[in-house]
Amino acid sequence: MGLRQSLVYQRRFPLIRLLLPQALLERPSDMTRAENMVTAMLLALAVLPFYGAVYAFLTDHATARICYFGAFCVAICAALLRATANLSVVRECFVGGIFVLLVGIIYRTGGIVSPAVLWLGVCSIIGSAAGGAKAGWRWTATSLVVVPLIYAADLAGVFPQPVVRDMRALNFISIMSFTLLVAVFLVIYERINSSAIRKLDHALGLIRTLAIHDELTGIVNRREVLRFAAQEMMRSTRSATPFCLCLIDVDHFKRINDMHGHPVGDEVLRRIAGKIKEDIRATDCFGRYGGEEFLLILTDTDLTGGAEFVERIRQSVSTLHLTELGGNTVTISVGIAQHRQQENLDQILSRADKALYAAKAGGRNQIVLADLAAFKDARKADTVAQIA
Ligand SMILES: Nc1nc2c(ncn2[C@@H]2O[C@H](COP(=O)(O)OP(=O)(O)OP(=O)(O)O)[C@@H](O)[C@H]2O)c(=O)[nH]1
Repeated sequence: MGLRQSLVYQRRFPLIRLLLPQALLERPSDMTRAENMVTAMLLALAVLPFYGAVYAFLTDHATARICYFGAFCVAICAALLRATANLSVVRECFVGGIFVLLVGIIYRTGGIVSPAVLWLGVCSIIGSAAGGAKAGWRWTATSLVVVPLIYAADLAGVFPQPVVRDMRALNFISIMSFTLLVAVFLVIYERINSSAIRKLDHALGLIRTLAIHDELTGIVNRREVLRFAAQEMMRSTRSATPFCLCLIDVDHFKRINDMHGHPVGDEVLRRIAGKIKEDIRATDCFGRYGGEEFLLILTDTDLTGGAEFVERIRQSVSTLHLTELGGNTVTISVGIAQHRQQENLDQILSRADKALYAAKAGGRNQIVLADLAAFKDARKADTVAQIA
């Protein structure tokens, strides 16, 4: 799965998806907040007509009409979000609208004793779920200012006598529905957020993979192979075990590009990288150093072992059957250096580079050791030359 694809909305709630504007699906943080807000809107669209019916049943028709009108306003907010994708403005309209509606209901249902006072808490919940801690605290502070004002107004006798027929029934329904609604919202909220965290984890994994791999060949890139080399240098110094650094260059690669075109050149690089990758040990590191040059780090290997191993690689690359080149073969030249104590990365790279240069100068399709004295196998002398 591609990185972009992994961030794309794949939710199971089709109604939420229907209301989410495309522009808010681009960033996971926006998407999660928008999903939370749409969830709150859908719950409000279910609860407000229900309350309208309850108030109508309890003979308070004016409050019932306020609830129906509130549901209509929520629908408008949902349409506005879909049309404008402006999350913060629509959120403030939506939460503000709910707040005003609740104050209206509180006015009509007895002031501070009204069950609607408790419902002011949902504004803080929606505010923080759809706008973060700041929005949540803003609506909490608003409630903390408004509730004492309602209390004071109640003491001053500002509120009219409620017309609800049965306050006890209203309280019962209100507490039950409040508990249920908050529970449903929190369950959906949890699912939305854990799904967003999973998506972010996945995206982070992909980003890490992309950051250390070469796109063309799929092997690790220059940065990663150099990081591995630096780490191996420290390990080797500490444990006094040898390691070899090999610079590998495809011979006459420019000719391949010129004769067969760049896409064929790319494919040849992929095939060579694939072949070498197949042959090395899991503890070694093989990466693209740049262009048609590769860097191979052979851990726990001295120059003798490294030369034998790389010679096998040279031979196996030269026997690669490349249909793209009309059956012609490609060869590689390799410069190998064994790490010396106290040597830094630039120094060992420079010695391997000189060895590679000597391999090219010596006619290509061969390996050259940066320090032949350590190479004891005279049988490889035909493919190995010494440089300083
Ligand atoms: N197709 C393809 N070509 C590349 C890529 N990176 C570098 N090259 C080509 O590799 C060629 C390297 O050419 P040179 O540096 O002259 O080396 P060479 O032709 O291999 O000659 P020697 O190394 O001396 O054997 C250039 O033509 C680059 O354009 C790549 O990712 N894809």
